[in-house]
This record gives sequence, C-alpha cells and structure tokens, in this order.
Amino acid sequence: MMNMNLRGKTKKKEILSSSLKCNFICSRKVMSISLSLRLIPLTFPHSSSSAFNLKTPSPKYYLSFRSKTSLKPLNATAKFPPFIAPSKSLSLIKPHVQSHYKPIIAGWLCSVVSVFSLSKLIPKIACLSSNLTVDQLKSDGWVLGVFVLARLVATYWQQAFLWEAALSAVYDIRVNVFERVLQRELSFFEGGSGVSSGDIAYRITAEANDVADTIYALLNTIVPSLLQLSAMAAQMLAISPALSLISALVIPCMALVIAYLGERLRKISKKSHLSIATLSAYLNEVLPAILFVKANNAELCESTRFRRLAHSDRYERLKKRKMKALIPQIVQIIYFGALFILCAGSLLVSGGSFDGCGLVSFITSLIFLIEPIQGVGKAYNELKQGEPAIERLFDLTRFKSKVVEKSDAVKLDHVTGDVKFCNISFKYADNMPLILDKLNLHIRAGETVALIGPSGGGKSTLAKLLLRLYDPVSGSILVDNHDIQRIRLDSLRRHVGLVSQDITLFSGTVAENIGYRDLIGKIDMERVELAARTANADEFIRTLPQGYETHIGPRGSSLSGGQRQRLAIARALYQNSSILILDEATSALDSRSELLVRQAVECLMGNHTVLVIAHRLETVMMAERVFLLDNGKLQELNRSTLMGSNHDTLVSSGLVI
Ligand SMILES: Nc1ncnc2c1ncn2[C@@H]1O[C@H](COP(=O)(O)OP(=O)(O)OP(=O)(O)O)[C@@H](O)[C@H]1O
Repeated sequence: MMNMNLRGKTKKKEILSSSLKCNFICSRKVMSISLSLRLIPLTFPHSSSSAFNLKTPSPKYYLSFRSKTSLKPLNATAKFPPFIAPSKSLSLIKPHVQSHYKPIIAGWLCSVVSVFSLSKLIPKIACLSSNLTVDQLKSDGWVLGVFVLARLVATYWQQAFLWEAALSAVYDIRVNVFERVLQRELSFFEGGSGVSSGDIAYRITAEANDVADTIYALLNTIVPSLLQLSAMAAQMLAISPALSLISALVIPCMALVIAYLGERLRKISKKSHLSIATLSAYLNEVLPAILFVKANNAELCESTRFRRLAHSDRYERLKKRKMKALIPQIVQIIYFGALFILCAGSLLVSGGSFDGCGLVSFITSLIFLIEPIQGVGKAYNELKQGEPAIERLFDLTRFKSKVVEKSDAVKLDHVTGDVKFCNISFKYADNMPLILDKLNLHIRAGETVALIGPSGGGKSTLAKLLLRLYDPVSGSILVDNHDIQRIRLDSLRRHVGLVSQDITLFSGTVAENIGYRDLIGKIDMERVELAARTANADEFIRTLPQGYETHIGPRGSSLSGGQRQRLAIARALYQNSSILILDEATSALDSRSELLVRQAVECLMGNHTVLVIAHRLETVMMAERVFLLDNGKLQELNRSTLMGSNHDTLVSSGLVI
C-alpha cells in the first residue's frame, strides 16, 4: 500500500516531503514500516553551491527515507576528510606518472621532431606563398613534403606515447586505490555513515578516466607546447623584435582569462562529480534489490527517486559542458582580436623593414604560437576539471586502520579450534551503547555452540570480532590460546570460515563459487565435488545444464534460496577451516530444502568447531550447548528447558517458529 504525496517544487530551500507507507514482508515476519520520503540537504564539501530555481529540486537536496528502522540513506560523500588543497593533486599523481618515464621521453622526443619540422616549414611556406613559381615549387616541393610528413608522423607518435604513459599511470593508480579499498576496515563500508559501493565503483571507473585525460593534457603541454611556443617566439623575434614584444602582451591577457575560467570550471566539475557519483550509488543499491522493488510495487517511487538524481546530474553536467564550450570561444575572441590588431599594426610598424615573405612568416609563427598557448589553457582546464576526481580517488586511500596487524604477529599452520572470548566489551563508536558487555565464552575444539537471542542482540557482532573485522574495546579473544591480535590476519581468517546470513555468491561457475579461495590459483575439482556432496549440493548441481561449469548469474540469481545456502556451505567445507561461523539464514525454505540444508550443517559440525547463530529450534537442538545473547550479556540455556518453552519465549529468543 503506498500513499505518496509530493509537495512543493521550486522555492529555494523548500523541503519536498511525502509520506510513503510500505509493507515489508521479510521471511516469516511481516513488518509494517512507515517511511517518510523527503528531501534533505546534501552537503557538498567545500562547495558554495547555490540553490537552483528549477522545477525539480536542486542537487542541494537529496532524497532520503526516514523510518523507524535504520534504512541506510545513500551516501556519496560521507566519511571523507575535506577535499585536500588543489596544489596537492599533482603531487599525488606524480610518482605514478614518473614511473612511466620511457613512453613520456619517447613522446617528448617525437614532439621535438614535430616542432623542428614546423619551424622549418613556416619560412618555406611563407616564401613560397609570397613568391610562387613552378621552378621553386619543383625544388622546394619535396622538402616541404618531407617536413609535412615528418610532422604528421611525429605528432601521431607523440600522442600515442603520451596516452600510453597517461593510461599506464591511471592503471597503477586504479590498482593502488582498489588494493587500499580492500584493506579498509569493515566500518568504512557499513554503519550509518558507510560509503556506498556505487560511489566507490564510480570513482575507480569513470573518475579514474578523467584523471587519465588530465595526465595526458599535462604531459602534452609540459614539453610539446612549451617547445612549440619557444620555437615560434624565436622565429618572431628574429623577424621583428618590436612586433614580437607587442604580441607578447596578448599572452598575460589570455593567461588571466584562462586562469579565472579554469577556477570556475574546477568548482563546477566538483559538483558534477558528486552528482554522478550519487546517481551511481543509487543504481548500485536499487538494481540488486529489484525483486524487493517489484514485490512492493515501488517502481513509481524508485522512478521518482531516479528522475531527481538524474536531473541533478543533467543540470550539473550541462553547466560543466557549457563552461567547457565557453572557454575556447573566449580565448578565440582574444586570439582573433589580437591577431587582427597585430596584422594591421605590423603593416604600419614595419614601414617596409621586412618583406612580404617575412610578414607572412611572422603571422604564421604567431598563429602557431597561439596554438600552444591555447594548449596550456586547455591543460590548465583539464587539471582544474580533473582535480576533484584526483582528490576523490585518493581520498579512498587515506585512512588509519584501527585493526592493526602487529609486527610480531604469528602465522598458525594448524589450529585445533579452541576459542575463548575473555571479558569482551564492544561498541561500534564512542557515542554508541555497548553491544557486548564483559562477555565470556569458551568453545572447545570440535564443539558446536548455538547462539540465540533477540534481533540486534549482537550475535553477528560477536562473529565479526572473532574474524577480527573489529577489535573489542576491552578483553581478548584466544584461538588455541593465542590472542588473535597476535595472529596474522590472513592466517586467522584462513582458519575461521564464515557462512553468512546474506549468502554471497559471485557471477561465475558453480565450481568457481565453491573453490572461491583458490580462484586465482588452481581449483581442486575433487575437493569441490567432495564439498558439494557433503553439503547435499552435488545432486542439484548435476542437473544444471553444464554441471559444475554452469554459470549461476549475477549474485547466484539463477539458483533457489536452498540451493544458494547449500552452495555457501560447500564453499565453507572447501575452505577447510577448523572453526566455522554459521549465521543461519532466517528466510523460509520448503521442508525438503530445509532438511537438506540441515543435513549439510550436520556434516559441517562433524569435524569443525562451530559457532552457529541459530534461528531455528531444529538447529539449536543439533548444538551441544546453547547460549542466549541479550543486552550484551551471555547466558547458557538448558536445551531441554528450551524444548519445553512456550511460543512467546522462543520468539523472544530470536527463533523462527
Ligand atoms: N556497522 C555498524 N555500525 C553501527 N552499529 C551497528 C553496526 N552493525 C550492527 N550495529 C548495531 O549493533 C547491534 C547488534 O547488531 P548485530 O548485527 O550484531 O545483531 P544480531 O544479534 O546479529 O541481529 P540479527 O539476529 O537481527 O541478525 C544492533 O543494534 C545494530 O544496529
């Protein structure tokens, strides 16, 4: 049921609000959540954005849900320090560019050939045009041809080499940024101010391409444009120093205009980057949830949200495109104006001091002098346009981890699976309440312990602490009597496997998903099949069109819920970790699928230490000990007492009945 009422459109700072009531049907629970849909200000760091008087809201406003439950708003700008000083942008990309010095030098050498050919061409063309005879054409024609060809070939290779350097530098930057993103703590991606994956994806793809354009423009300016500028200036000085000085007055005039417009372009570009990143973040959140959208008849609501974000982007892009189109026109006006004055002036000033050939040569040199000045302007604009992209890209790499691997951390080759939580207290942030409060738990090697408790009680948090995705505020966790803070992170996570509640499968084949741990090595097909048989998955896999080589679609979307769960269990078995955390899915399965999954879980329990976050009574009964986690405290329950509990007690313990 949806009731949407959109009010207010155009006034500055007007808040457009509507209310939306949706019924969310989640597994066996029916939650009725009242959502209020409204536009709230979206802050652009360091931007002085004005409100836009448009029919649709300005980019200052951003559509969000407000609900009693914590539906996460899209967040394209959260968690980043303020933009760094523009001057730092160049120093950030410098090391990556310098490491590709070979194509840069090759490109610059080609530019030397290109400029040399041009400086030889100009006087020859000037003399030919002022004194054209068949004999002269015959004698000088082939020389001209050679220089023209040399310039064309050299210019081609100059651009090819410089693009190679720019794209290689951006490849390095991308790899570096992505590796740093992978190293970031989980808190960067989740929680109220977590950064959306769409925003990160946009930075690493589209914005990195903008950085490539900037690097190319800079490389193409530093030597080629300056070379051409010097060569042409030298020629002009040789012909007429007086006229050359007058021409030089044009340069600061152009530089001032270009600098002013470039600064404006930088501000506009920053907003444009943010608006497209927000749109990308939105799409990355909504499209994977398309089933939910359709099931809730939310197409209209999502289409409205999309339109607003797309409109903001259109507005910002158009502004940027207009500015980019305007700059060359203004430069051209100054250029042609100056040229006209110079042509007229040269006739007066020269007073016959140089001939027609010299005059044509001077004017042609001036034309080719203005070209690199325009090039410098263009490069400056590219830099101003690329700065926000460089800043946003490198923002991803700047962080200080709270979960730090100690220098003397040990690698454990084998663990028996003895786990102790000693006096663990934890909260997600200083200003948040304690989720776990002086909690103690000892799971013996090979034992299966079930953890139950109300939703939000902290069960998944406990699992995250065991994987060291967060560190406790106080207390310690021991694996085989080694404090996990003294175990190497890769070693710890190799020995602790996780089957999470939200089953994560990737596009690819069944075998690749089961053998995920060996994805870049060699997947052991025998182990894959053994794991699949143990997890009761082999039977259905063999009915798929290409068996283990069948592609399962994005996020395993071609499989049923039960099949996905069994595949995830098979993957955990393949990993061969001694300790397994099994966050049981709450979603309903038919009784046969449920039985198959339960049998698979039972197989897991046979020879692993298992911490199962249980939601079903049947799973609880498979465990040797059962603990209730409530209000940050742990309490051991008697299984037989639990069996005899009434419906309300079981539901309040977080069990799905
Ligand atoms: N990244 C986070 N940042 C801030 N708070 C969080 C974060 N993750 C979880 N929380 C909060 O911590 C509390 C415990 O969450 P947790 O996911 O551990 O509960 P749970 O017992 O596993 O719940 P469920 O059974 O519903 O999965 C909740 O109040 C939740 O809102």
